[in-house]
Amino acid sequence: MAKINGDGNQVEAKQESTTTESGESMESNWTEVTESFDHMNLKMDLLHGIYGYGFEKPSAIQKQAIKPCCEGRDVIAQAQSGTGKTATFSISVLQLVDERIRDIQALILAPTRELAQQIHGVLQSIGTNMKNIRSHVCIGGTRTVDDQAKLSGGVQVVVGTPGRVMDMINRGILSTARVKVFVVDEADEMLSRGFRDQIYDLFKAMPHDVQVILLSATMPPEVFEITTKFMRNPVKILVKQEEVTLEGIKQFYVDVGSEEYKFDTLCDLYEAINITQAVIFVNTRRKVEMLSEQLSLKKFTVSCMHSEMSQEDRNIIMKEFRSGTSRILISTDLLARGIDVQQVSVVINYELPNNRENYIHRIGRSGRFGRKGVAINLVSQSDMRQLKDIEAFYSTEIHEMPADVSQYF
Ligand SMILES: Nc1ncnc2c1ncn2[C@@H]1O[C@H](COP(=O)(O)OP(=O)(O)OP(=O)(O)O)[C@@H](O)[C@H]1O
Repeated sequence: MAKINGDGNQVEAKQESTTTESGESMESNWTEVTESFDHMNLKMDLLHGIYGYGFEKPSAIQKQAIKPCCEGRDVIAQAQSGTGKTATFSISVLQLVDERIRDIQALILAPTRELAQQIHGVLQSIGTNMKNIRSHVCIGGTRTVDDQAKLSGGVQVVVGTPGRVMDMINRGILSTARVKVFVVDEADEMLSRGFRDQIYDLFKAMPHDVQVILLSATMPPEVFEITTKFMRNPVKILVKQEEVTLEGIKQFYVDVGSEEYKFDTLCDLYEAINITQAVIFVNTRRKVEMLSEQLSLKKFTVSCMHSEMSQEDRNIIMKEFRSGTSRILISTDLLARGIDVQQVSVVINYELPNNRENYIHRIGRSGRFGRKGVAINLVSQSDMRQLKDIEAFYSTEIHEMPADVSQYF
């Protein structure tokens, strides 16, 4: 089985050929690597920003993908969770934008408001020395008049969620005429049902020669196939199925027998997980509310998050969790993708996700950039088969949880 380090570097691999149903090759077609940020021909103030942010050397995906992105190539970049895809496209966008021009030149899309806000933060930090670059985060749940004011003030980079961005385009507030790079983070999620039509519409609103960069930790063949519709001879940097899971994330399951015993099992685990930061995933908003109520009744401190909370509340919850003020967060798949809180070392799947991709994304909230991580799946008899499917699909190992699990945190 292949082994992948925390920064995405491969230490042992197996070769397999993969094609989609229509015969599209899902093999990487790019091997060139640039070992240091110094050798990427980056603008000086951008380079200082990267080092100032604390990055010393590029991760595997950064070594491969930044260069073709900066050369204007269309790029599909797949890399394991927490291995630095955000900086890959943020650095590329900052390099590509012409600071003398005060029009929108880069549009970055993400599936959730929280992720868009996080990306915007990274972009601002890395670009801190680029005084002439202005960016704006354009997301739902905020006042459109604020978007209007910001967007008319000479912004060059917009990070946003599809709905609000489309709204701004339709109202003539966000001009796409000079957009040269279109980045879609969590691309497989954005090109699957729910978002696909919006992404198509947004793409149609771009200049015909726009550069497209797609990124994700997962890339199912049926989604990969769609990318051919709007990419021109893309650079493909892809990960084989059996290399998608990170060796630094230990995966366990607890066989609770029947669904009704999950809650007691979680209560037993509470003391152990409370020594670190943890995310507990469930599948519905209702379940988030029920579980947090049940835990509160037992005097356990938890916070919770779902898409029907007000944006103000969502912002407060995220702020508290990022700062470590709150330690255990119950969420739906709203937080499955992209969210980077380095202190999270445990992910609990109270319910298994509805698709295999989100399993990878959920457990990837722990074990960021080479840190240790633990995923604990609470499975009833009827969940067991789905767990075995996931194990086989990713050629990974999910062991029964040992009594001393906290040694892995
Ligand atoms: N070159 C680097 N050196 C040190 N740390 C880095 C480097 N690149 C990224 N990181 C850190 O690694 C962490 C994970 O990065 P990031 O959030 O970009 O991962 P990702 O690949 O987008 O993951 P996901 O698939 O979960 O979205 C971040 O905290 C980031 O600051």
